Amino acid sequence: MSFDADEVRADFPILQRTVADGEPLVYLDNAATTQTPERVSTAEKSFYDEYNANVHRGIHTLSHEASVAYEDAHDRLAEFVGAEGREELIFTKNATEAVNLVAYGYGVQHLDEGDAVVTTEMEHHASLVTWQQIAEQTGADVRYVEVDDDGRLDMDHAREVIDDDVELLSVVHVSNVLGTVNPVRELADLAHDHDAAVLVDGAQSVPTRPVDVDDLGADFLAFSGHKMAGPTGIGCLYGEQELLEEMEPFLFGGEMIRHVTFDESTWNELPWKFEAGTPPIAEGIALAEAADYLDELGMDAVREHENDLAQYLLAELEDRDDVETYGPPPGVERSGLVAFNVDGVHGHDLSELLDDRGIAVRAGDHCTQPLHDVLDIPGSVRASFYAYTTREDVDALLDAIEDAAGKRDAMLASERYHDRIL
Ligand SMILES: Cc1ncc(COP(=O)(O)O)c(CN[C@@H]2CONC2=O)c1O
Repeated sequence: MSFDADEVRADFPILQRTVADGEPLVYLDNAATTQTPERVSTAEKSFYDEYNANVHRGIHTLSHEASVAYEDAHDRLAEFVGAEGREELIFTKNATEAVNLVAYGYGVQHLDEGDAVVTTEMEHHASLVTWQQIAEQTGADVRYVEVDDDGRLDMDHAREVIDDDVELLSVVHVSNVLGTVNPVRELADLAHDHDAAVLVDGAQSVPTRPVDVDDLGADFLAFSGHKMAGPTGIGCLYGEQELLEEMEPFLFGGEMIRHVTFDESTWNELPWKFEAGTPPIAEGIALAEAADYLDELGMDAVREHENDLAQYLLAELEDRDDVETYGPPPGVERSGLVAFNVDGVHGHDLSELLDDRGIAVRAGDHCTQPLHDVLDIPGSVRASFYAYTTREDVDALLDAIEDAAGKRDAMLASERYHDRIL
């Protein structure tokens, strides 16, 4: 199965936009947020136009229709990641909240002085900062699997730090800076050999490749709707049902209760136990539509398209002696992103120059400051792709980089840039 990116573009009205005084938009910031196809925004609008109502409590037609659609959306996203069903699929605000739900619903109960969480040097702050805080609260240690010079995890070091003290492994499946696809199953087997639970950060993998929680060996999987052609304001936590049954909620209120007295309360069944208050109804329905859309493209085809574009850009940038790229070397599969720096051009200045030409990339630390310390750089520029990105988009980026490099001397001379050079 494959698709033509030019045909896919027709599904995304925003890609017809011009920016920066009439420049055609070249959107290369997909690792931050992907665009949404018209059928996803239509699904959300249809909810509001046709059956907007609160779920689970109203005894009337609109509430019934909204409840059925919202509950079915849980089944659809469960199916998308190979979970058993809605009991294992909780809607959250985003991947960050999903990680925090595991931290406060599972981590706090299982971590104590002398225990350890193992994570990695390439984690996003959503995981890294969270486990740092949980460790402070519980007295547990956090151990970081090292990243080697090729932007890949040092598996010898992983085997060293994953031992019987470890209660939980929290690992990013795909790095949002390096593009590295981590050997999650191998790491999960190591963790399970020591009776540790496994949380996989799937924010960059669920949108870009086939993900099956059983194949990964994941006990928990966190991902976000806005990174998989879905709306903002919704994410998902997959959890193995037995673990979710044992866990305590960390948000309390309506929807998540069964019975409440002045003295005590009991909890609703899964997944509603973890969905306190009025949930993201429209977003959940729209996210199910996004899952349908991506499955029609084919996640293997998305994965192949992403890697092809990344390898093309990587090869072109590797030919330049004034550009440093990060992550696995050419030929090693990566997700559809390349982080890089152009000698003598500060990342923010390069982003501005690219934006002047209609090209949207991201510059900075990408919420991975410790990883940038490991790389010994203050920041990087990241170009990231999706199913609608074309070779022509990458060529536009390459031309703009050539242009920026040509302006380097002028920029170095000008006051505006002088104090911002990398
Ligand atoms: C690997 C990874 N984990 C977790 C998150 C958090 O996702 P939410 O923000 O949806 O909770 C992100 C977001 N990626 C950031 C967001 O912007 N640019 C990035 O690379 C991510 O890339």
